[in-house]
Amino acid sequence: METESVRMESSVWLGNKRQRALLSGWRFSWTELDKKNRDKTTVSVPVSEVVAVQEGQVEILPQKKVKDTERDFTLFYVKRSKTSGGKGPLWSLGRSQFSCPSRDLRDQWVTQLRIALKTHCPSRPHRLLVFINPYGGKKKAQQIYHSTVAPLFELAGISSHVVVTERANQARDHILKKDLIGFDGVICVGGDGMFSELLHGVIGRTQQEAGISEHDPSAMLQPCDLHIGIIPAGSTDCVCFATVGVNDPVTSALHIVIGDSQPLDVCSVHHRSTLARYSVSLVGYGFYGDVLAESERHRWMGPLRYDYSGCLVYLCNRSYQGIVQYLPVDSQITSPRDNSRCLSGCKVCSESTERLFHRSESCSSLYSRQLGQYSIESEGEWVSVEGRFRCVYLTCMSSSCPRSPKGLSPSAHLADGTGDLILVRNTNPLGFLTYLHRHTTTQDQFDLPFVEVHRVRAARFCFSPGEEEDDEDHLKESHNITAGALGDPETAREGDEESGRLGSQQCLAGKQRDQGIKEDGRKKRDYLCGLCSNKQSAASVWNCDGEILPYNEISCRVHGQLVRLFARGIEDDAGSGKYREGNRNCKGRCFLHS
Ligand SMILES: CCCCCCCCCCCCC/C=C/[C@@H](O)[C@H](COP(=O)(O)O)NC(=O)CCCCCCCCCCCCCCC
Ligand SMILES: Nc1ncnc2c1ncn2[C@@H]1O[C@H](COP(=O)(O)OP(=O)(O)O)[C@@H](O)[C@H]1O
Ligand SMILES: [Ca+2]
Repeated sequence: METESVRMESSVWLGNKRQRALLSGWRFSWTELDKKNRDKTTVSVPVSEVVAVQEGQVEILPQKKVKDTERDFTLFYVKRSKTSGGKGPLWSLGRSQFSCPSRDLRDQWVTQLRIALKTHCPSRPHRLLVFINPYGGKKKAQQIYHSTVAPLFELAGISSHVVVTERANQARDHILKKDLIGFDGVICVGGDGMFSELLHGVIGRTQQEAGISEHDPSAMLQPCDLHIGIIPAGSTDCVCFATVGVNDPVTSALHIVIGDSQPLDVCSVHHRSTLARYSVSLVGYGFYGDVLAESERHRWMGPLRYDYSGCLVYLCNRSYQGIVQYLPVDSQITSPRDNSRCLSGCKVCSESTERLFHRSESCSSLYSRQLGQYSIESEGEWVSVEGRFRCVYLTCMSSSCPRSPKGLSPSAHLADGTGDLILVRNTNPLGFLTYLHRHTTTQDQFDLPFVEVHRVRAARFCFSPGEEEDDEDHLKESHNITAGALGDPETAREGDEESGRLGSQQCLAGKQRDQGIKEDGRKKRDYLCGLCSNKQSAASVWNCDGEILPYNEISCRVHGQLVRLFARGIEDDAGSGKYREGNRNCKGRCFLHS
């Protein structure tokens, strides 16, 4: 977006090298000059990626140090370094100290750069509400925030109100109930569970204010204005990884500082006519539900609990009988098997913005018409599949994470208003292992005879209730679930200490927790006996972004671009050196392309 903007040029020094510095339009660049005044190398930084400009020689890490030399100024900006394996680049804080010929010129540079920042980056956050889960992942969230994130926020002039959580669902309740005036975003330092709390808080609050009932499965939900930021400090960090490309606290903090904005599809999950939960990454039954239920018993293992439980559950070799119905999107137009990748500035997603929010003006393309939103009432379009499945799951995005760098559905889009439905039919153990293993390699995990994948707008699931586990109370007991974790929004919202995934377990310190683990021993044996028995009729549970939902029947619907994150999607290698304007600059819902 080119505006009439400041232009300034002068000669400056960077160490003992003479440079020509140029601020023009939305870029600041400096070019090293040789003795004959010929250009050598140029470094160019878009103003949108400048973090701060300060007088003097300034360092912020490991501690802030300012040497107020009167002809110097320090520029802080986003610097990228490459990663391998299709991940996004790592961002770090670049720092260059410039020396000007005079104090006057230094002051002019600082003033002009700050004006350029104000002009080009009007949507950067100024005040943030930060929730830290001290128990997530490897329990390093507080340390990560204070040592690496807070100094960056301070440098960028962002003031933050920090809440270290003392119980599960505190962050969600805070967002639902407290005064949020003046905050430009909410941030979680933790894992996918903490993100989910913020997601529920932000969506719930927005619907409350708009007078929309979240329980109505056909309600057109109000998109949320308050941005969500994630500083990864959890076990899976899937939402961060899939929207930023890496799980690195500094990279994420810089995306927040520069006010990046990435819209995200959200799936609402209803049980009968009650909202059970929202999900962005995984609504899965069978294998992933069992892994989650099992892993809750091994929380003390930290992130490794998933691998351990994955092996146990794999060995149990279970499958489940059920009916899956879905509302497909025309596979000629967009397909989970088209080998595309949703990258920063994704065209499919930006076209979807038009379709989702400006329908009346431009729903002319075939793509737009086919994806035309919210016509789920057309019963005739539903496709029904019945069978015995190892697992079934729906994901609104690729769900890539460090465990699976290409994710559950590598070609899924972050913000196209659709989700990918994966059906893995019962197969022999080796076949299922091949399928799982392909999540970690470049081989196509959908190219197996027992796997189906469909791009959908909505899905309904009905699994046979277990012989012994057909009532919810028994399920709750056998999976050791607390009321709030069941996703009953009423119970969950009111449930304080008792509610949530870690519930009382995580809040117990040392001894108490060990005691709890021993008491769990008996239940665990019972659970595994049940899990591994040949009784193929017992039920699994739903894994909804890491939260257990013990229902046999659910219905899911994708809400295109319902929330916005401080992120920009995954930058590809070519894009790493290429800069684009932070798309928050564009008011309303739109993308800018590089
Ligand atoms: C043989 C290797 C198989 C590797 C299979 C990797 C599949 C990874 C898919 C990851 C999907 C992630 C979706 C996100 C879910 C999160 O919301 C959610 C909550 O995260 P949080 O605790 O950070 O808050 N995380 C989860 O539910 C964790 C799911 C992870 C499943 C890992 C399964 C590992 C399976 C290992 C099987 C090994 C079989 C070996 C047999 C000899
Ligand atoms: N202070 C707390 N005590 C107990 N549980 C908490 C607390 N704060 C947050 N939680 C809950 O802990 C769960 C897991 O947190 P998360 O940060 O996602 O870590 P992980 O990735 O290791 O699962 C979340 O569902 C959240 O609701
Ligand atoms: Ca999507």
